[in-house]
Amino acid sequence: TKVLQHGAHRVGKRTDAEMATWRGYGLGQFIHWGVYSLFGGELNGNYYNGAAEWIRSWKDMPHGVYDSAYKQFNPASFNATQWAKMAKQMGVRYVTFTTKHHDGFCLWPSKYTDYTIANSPYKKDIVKQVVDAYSKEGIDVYLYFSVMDWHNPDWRYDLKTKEDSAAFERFKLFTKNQLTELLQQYPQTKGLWFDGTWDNSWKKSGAFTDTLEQYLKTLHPGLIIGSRFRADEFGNRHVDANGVLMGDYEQGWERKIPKTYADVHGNDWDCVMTIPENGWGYQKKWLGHWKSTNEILEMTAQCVSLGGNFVLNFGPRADGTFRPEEVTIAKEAGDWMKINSAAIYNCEYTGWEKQDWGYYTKKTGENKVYMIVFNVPVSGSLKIKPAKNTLVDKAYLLTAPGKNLSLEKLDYGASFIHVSSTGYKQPFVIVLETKEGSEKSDEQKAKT
Ligand SMILES: C[C@@H]1N[C@@H](C(=O)NCc2ccccc2)[C@H](O)[C@@H]1O
Repeated sequence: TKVLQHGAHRVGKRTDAEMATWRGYGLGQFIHWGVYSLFGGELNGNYYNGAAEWIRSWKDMPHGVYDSAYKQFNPASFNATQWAKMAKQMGVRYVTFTTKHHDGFCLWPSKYTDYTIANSPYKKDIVKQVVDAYSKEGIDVYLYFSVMDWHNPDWRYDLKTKEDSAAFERFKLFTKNQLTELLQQYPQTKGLWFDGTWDNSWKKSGAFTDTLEQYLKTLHPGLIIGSRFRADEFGNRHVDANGVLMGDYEQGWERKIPKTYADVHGNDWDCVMTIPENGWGYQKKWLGHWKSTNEILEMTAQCVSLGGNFVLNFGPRADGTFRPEEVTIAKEAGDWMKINSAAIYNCEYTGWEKQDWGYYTKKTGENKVYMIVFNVPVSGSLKIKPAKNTLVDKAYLLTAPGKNLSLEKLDYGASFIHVSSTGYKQPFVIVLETKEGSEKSDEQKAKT
């Protein structure tokens, strides 16, 4: 291993209480809202075929047209309490909200630029309304912040000349100032979700990112910051030159989910996901497939079963209303969570061998394993193979704890749980009560 000045300062997961709370969330909500929401991916009847919040970068979008659009941003009927209640009903435990996306428009009245909500017709502080309303509903708030800022003339993609470096020095101070005011204005914030940190200018600023992260954590003890923020002194991101994760959790799972536990390398992690195939800001036309509630529940179960959090994105319209599809998903997912959240909240990876019917989760320190069943085979026989030294005492539906399901012992410590093979409209949870011990072989039994 190399001696690094600005690599990871911790190996392995954080062990403090704030991070334990984060680890137990299971399900979160992402919200992308800003000037891009006015366009919804469309201009003059033509549709941008990229992610709608990137529309400023579309060759058919004159920068002047985009950069003056904030003068139309006036969500008069925006109601943060309604947003927070929808999220509460959905069963999310935390929200990640865009304070400033790549376009540089600030949804809080920043002192360090005029390109903010204060200078829009709406005037009021949106970040404050969101932080207060969600906190009031008991949902923890994390602030999304894009380092890359297309509006700030000092932003640079790379540092090639002396004047690039002079400009970027100003830009780094601007970034530090904005992050300071966000943490001071909205102290309820539990963490920062950084984005737009992939360019060379930031990769060449490893020492600065290290110093800034330590400064932010001094300003706000316990603050949670993912792996997208830092670079080490060699320009490595997410993991340093020694392959150790920088930041408190892995933030690379954007619109993708790890296949196996090996893929997460023993780190904490979140997966952030869109309902359409791609696109985070409001899109008038959802191109391609958009996910059903059952698909979203399966992604949630998959993430929790591998020790991560699943964060589903909503892209409200410029007026602050949500698409009917998003409202429906929040309602249906919430109805399922109301019944089954025991298998999601404060759950972790079990180490049991994955089976085709679905996903295992378990609560830390509890002698219970949850089976979240998505695919019942035509035989109706669900195979389980407990981890070594673990025996299953009994099995029952989470919704019918008094009625034990039949467990048929197979060889090699496996068993079948026989359920009906038809009639399922949504995933369901089976509880396995476990105890220490190992399967006695038949000859061992014969001896006793
Ligand atoms: C959370 C999303 N991240 C922004 C984005 O530009 N993603 C492109 C990207 C995808 C994967 C790695 C780095 C960058 C999108 O606009 C969303 O804000």
